[in-house]
Amino acid sequence: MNDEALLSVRDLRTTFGSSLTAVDGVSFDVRRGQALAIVGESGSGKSVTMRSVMGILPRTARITGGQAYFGGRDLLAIGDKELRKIRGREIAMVFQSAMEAMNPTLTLERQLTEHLIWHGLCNKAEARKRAVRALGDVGIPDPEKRIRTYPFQLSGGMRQRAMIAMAMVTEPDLLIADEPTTAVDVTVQRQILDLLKGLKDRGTGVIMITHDLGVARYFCDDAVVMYAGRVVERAPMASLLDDPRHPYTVGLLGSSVEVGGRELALRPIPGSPPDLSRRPVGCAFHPRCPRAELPRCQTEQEILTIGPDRDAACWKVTVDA
Ligand SMILES: Nc1ncnc2c1ncn2[C@@H]1O[C@H](COP(=O)(O)OP(=O)(O)OP(=O)(O)O)[C@@H](O)[C@H]1O
Repeated sequence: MNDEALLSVRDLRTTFGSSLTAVDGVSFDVRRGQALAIVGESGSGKSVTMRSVMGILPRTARITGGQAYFGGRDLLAIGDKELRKIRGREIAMVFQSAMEAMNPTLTLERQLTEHLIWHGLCNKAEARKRAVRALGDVGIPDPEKRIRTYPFQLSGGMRQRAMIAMAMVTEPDLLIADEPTTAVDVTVQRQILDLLKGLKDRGTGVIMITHDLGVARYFCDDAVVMYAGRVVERAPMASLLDDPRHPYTVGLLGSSVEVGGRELALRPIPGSPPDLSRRPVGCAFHPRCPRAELPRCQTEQEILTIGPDRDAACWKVTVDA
């Protein structure tokens, strides 16, 4: 475990049924006041990784190994009751769609004050004050009035802000944001990222799950790239962008769009990610990889080679280094 880390995940494994390993030995650290991007195409295991840590997996999933240290506790070992005390208070989540996180039948007031009251952080009057302040902080006009509305009475962008206010109101140490800007237009995207930046500047650690390296480039300090349930590259964000090592990262960079909508050279990676119940023999990326020149690319599972500040899981990169 890294002593400086707010969250240290080690060798996490999560399976569905007997043959599908969705998360296969994933490790990373998140530091206070820093944002870690978890990037990868759809189905690479980003959400299952974070849902494992938060204890909000579907019933059919099982964590079969690993640790997730947060504030001296292993979140994977402490049990549901203890985890519920941490969730929403010390760790909060923001989702792609506010509809997923918010209850359509409750007013913003009920939803924003619920964690404060349930966790015993303050009384009802104080909770309301904090909720109004949080709505104002995320740029919702007339928060005193808006707090009495239901989520469906807000525009998509405002609902997304209200969800962020809901996550921020308990002043969590760690915020997990799962594709928080996918469903909004580019102007709102920028505003939401700036809101999250403010949170980071106040010392909150952020994990940003995204398939979009443009978003990660704008917001994150470090990055973990996932492919087929495994970490294939880990690096400071700037180094990853300037000098991507893993051929998959190179491919992702070639297919990303900058925040603000300006297109970079858009070259999608040919092929599609594997069905995880039938993982290719050898390196999981080799059927799509332009550099899979070594015999072992097709026969031996890749391993993450740890460098001073760069880790990559690619036989070719290891040989060339
Ligand atoms: N409810 C489920 N039942 C069975 N398998 C699942 C389930 N949810 C996820 N998986 C498996 O886990 C893999 C990883 O899913 P996950 O949602 O973590 O991907 P992701 O990288 O977050 O993708 P996206 O960007 O689309 O959310 C999927 O490819 C799928 O094989």
